[in-house]
Amino acid sequence: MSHPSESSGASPFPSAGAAARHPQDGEGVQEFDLFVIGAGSGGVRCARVAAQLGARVGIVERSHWGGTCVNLGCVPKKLMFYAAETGRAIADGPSYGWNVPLPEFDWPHFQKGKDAEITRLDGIYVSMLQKAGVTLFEGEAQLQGAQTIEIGPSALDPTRKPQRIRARHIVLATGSTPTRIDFPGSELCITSDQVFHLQAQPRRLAVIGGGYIGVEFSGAFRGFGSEVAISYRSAHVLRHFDDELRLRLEELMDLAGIHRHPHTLPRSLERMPDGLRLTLDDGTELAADQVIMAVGRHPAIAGLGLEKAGVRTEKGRVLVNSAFETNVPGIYAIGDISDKYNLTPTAIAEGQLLAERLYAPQGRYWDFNQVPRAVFYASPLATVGLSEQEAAVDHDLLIYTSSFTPMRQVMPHRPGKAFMKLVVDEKSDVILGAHMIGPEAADIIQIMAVAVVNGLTKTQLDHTLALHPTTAEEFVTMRTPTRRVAKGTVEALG
Ligand SMILES: Cc1cc2nc3c(=O)[nH]c(=O)nc-3n(C[C@H](O)[C@H](O)[C@H](O)COP(=O)(O)OP(=O)(O)OC[C@H]3O[C@@H](n4cnc5c(N)ncnc54)[C@H](O)[C@@H]3O)c2cc1C
Ligand SMILES: NC(=O)c1ccc[n+]([C@@H]2O[C@H](COP(=O)([O-])OP(=O)(O)OC[C@H]3O[C@@H](n4cnc5c(N)ncnc54)[C@H](O)[C@@H]3O)[C@@H](O)[C@H]2O)c1
Repeated sequence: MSHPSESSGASPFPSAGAAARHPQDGEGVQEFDLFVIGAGSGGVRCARVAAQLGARVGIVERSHWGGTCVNLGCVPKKLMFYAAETGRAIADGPSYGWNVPLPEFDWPHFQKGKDAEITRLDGIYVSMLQKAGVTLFEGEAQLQGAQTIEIGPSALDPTRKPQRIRARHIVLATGSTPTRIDFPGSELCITSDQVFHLQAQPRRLAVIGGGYIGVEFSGAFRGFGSEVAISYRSAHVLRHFDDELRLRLEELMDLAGIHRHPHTLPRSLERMPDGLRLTLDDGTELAADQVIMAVGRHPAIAGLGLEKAGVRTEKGRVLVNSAFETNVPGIYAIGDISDKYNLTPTAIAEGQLLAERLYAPQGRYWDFNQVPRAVFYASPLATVGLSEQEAAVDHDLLIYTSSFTPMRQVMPHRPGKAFMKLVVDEKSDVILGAHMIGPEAADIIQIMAVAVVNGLTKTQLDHTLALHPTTAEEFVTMRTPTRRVAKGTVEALG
């Protein structure tokens, strides 16, 4: 994994550029061609590209340069995934001839290393923006009108004096924030934001929510040796993924000893002498040291002044058209704030497209209808294109599947099967979807996405020789359909 993708390798820490980042504190109005609010995945890309195309660009950030992905999302999460994976590799060691005892997981040590890596990445973002000629501000931005912003103090710069900015184009890229649901004691729950800063590893963890975050944290903490229980209101985890994959994932969670509580909602959370007690609405009581609430995220628009500029929202999201324009001319929105895909690559792509559209149209195109997605559970799950249940609405299908014990697990007798699946339109032979759960699933599906996004056929996959011995080769060696599925006959799990 490389991050950030446009890095040149230089990494001055944020503090090195502090003076340059709020050059005109408390002075008169400063003018820009384009001003970005929020230095996350989308905002940084938009600001950098616009500046490189010759625009006078400013950007403001209130808490973390690099935004959610780098500081409270993809990166620390993936580092946790690697930490847990390393533990599993050590546990497999004796079977491969490495006679090492399984050490205890040292959470504080891991946290220290992770934080150092994040500080390094934050520094890269700052220096990248500075090198592109973007003017950086630290503070909380609020719209005052269609072309005016005020920057006030924030966690990054608590003492800053208010500063006025005028810009021809304003880009809202403030991302999203964890949603909290209310029940007695719910204030005792933490969210993903706090997980990354816990002082101690929770030995007993309860998770509320069976989506991306709930599943990923369940896998990571179970890998660290914590007792993990997960409660979710639906029958199965991870709606929006192929049903067969979801069922396979649940089998793997059971094998890993994660306690699943489907069809449950939290009733109450109480502090007990020895930790917390989460009571579910089916009466189950879960003892925990921490309870993570992972019930979705919502656009970060509170205090942004949308009403002062007249920017229209719907269900808490900023409404945009396909050119990222809001209803107010000159104000745009990209990334999670418009609550469309809520992933880093899509926020980055939107930032790039917007900057190019404004300053040098390139005719660049990304297929936002076929966004590859992954859930970094211990055995990752990844997907591109249509699930079987989605594809079967309009197509007669041929389904190809392969289920096997990954070679690396055989000698250590580590249980759990990998599973791969192709959803193919019977009539045209076009691959409509590729799905996998198992080692390296995310990396493998990234490459399969090239086939699916470009409308390749199953026959074209068959023309590709295998690379042996790999897991990925299964995708080019599945010859006989597992089943035929007639249009309209698949009942989704829900
Ligand atoms: C735990 C977790 C794991 C994730 N894992 C993945 C993953 O593996 N892969 C993936 O693709 N996506 C993942 N995501 C989602 C991904 O992080 C987001 O989709 C992405 O960061 C959105 O980018 P953005 O630019 O819209 O906003 P953000 O990255 O959230 O950036 C917005 C920035 O705006 C700042 N801001 C907000 N309001 C103001 C204001 N008024 N003034 C100044 N600054 C402001 C914020 O401080 C923030 O830095 C994960 C998210 C979480 C929470
Ligand atoms: N690997 C990745 O790409 C990755 C990882 C983490 C997060 N993300 C992004 O962050 C977003 C947020 O993640 P998330 O896991 O919080 O959300 P999610 O939408 O994936 O899952 C939310 C879960 O909470 C449940 N829920 C929602 N409202 C509820 C309520 N009122 N009561 C009880 N349960 C409720 C849902 O049924 C679901 O199980 C994701 O949608 C994704 O876009 C991506």
